[in-house]
Amino acid sequence: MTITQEAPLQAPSRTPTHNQASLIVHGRDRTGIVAAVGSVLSKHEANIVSLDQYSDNPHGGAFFQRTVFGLDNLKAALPHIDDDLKARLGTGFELEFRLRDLSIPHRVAIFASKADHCLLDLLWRHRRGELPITVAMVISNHPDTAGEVRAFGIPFFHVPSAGPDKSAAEAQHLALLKGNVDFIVLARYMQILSGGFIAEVGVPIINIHHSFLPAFIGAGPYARAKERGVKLVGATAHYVTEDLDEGPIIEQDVVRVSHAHTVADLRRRGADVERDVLSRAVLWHSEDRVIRHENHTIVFA
Ligand SMILES: Nc1nc2c(c(=O)[nH]1)N[C@@H](CN(C=O)c1ccc(C(=O)N[C@@H](CCC(=O)O)C(=O)O)cc1)CN2
Repeated sequence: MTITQEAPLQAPSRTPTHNQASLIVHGRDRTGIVAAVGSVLSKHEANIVSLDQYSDNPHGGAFFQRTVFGLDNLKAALPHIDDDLKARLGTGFELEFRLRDLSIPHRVAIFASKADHCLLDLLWRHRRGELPITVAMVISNHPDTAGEVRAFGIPFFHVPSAGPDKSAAEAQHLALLKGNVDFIVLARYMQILSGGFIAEVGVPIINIHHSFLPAFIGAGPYARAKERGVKLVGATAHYVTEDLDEGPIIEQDVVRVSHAHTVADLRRRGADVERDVLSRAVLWHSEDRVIRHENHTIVFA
């Protein structure tokens, strides 16, 4: 009997984004913004691939816009487009903007503790080409996942972080992270980050909280959900702020549960939701689809 080695399934390739850039514009709404952005892109003969926008008050509130455009000589043109946007939007408008070459993946550090389901799900999706990121490293306060992470060819750093004083651990984190990553993902990392660390690291931090916030903030949400007799459990991906689990929500989802489910059942059913919610949040952030505004987000998914 001959055993043939099936060719590995080709990872689903994401829509090619070579020679494409995203432009995020947000600020005070007024007439003329769309025309101003369009005139700059038109000057550079950029082809608008997609455009999403939202105003939170048609009579002059906040304005949010995401444009994806293509250009053959994108890398050479981007600095000139940036200069022209600064000139065009810099007078008469109260706006911020950011340009990003979509062919350049974000560099990401993933933090984890003992639970491995969200961490491994991200690494597996990354290996399949589903997430346009480069996983620069994994940092964990436990050694448990070292072997699995290294099997993906990704550096793993065990940085213990027990007790109330996290300063030594955070100093090690900063030494690894500063200038080396574009954003951080807490994949069920069970340590509270200090405000000083969040400010010092200076990049967005995405956390997956294992409840449908604002319910069950903090530790042990599944046990508290069982105690409360909930009929849904869920997960919330949010940006991390100093206030525990209070940061701007990026994505959420839920799954039905019943009185017959144990806490272990809730954890198992919730874990699937955590994985899906976190991966969508990481994808949307890595494609520059999320705009933070006050304690909310606008997501052009
Ligand atoms: N500054 C912030 N840090 C963290 C946030 C956040 O929103 N702001 N999210 C948490 C994740 N998390 C729930 O999703 C969470 C993690 C840890 C705890 C907690 O009570 N941790 C204890 C130690 C627990 C342990 O060692 O097992 C502690 O740090 O003292 C609550 C909620 C990640 N960090």
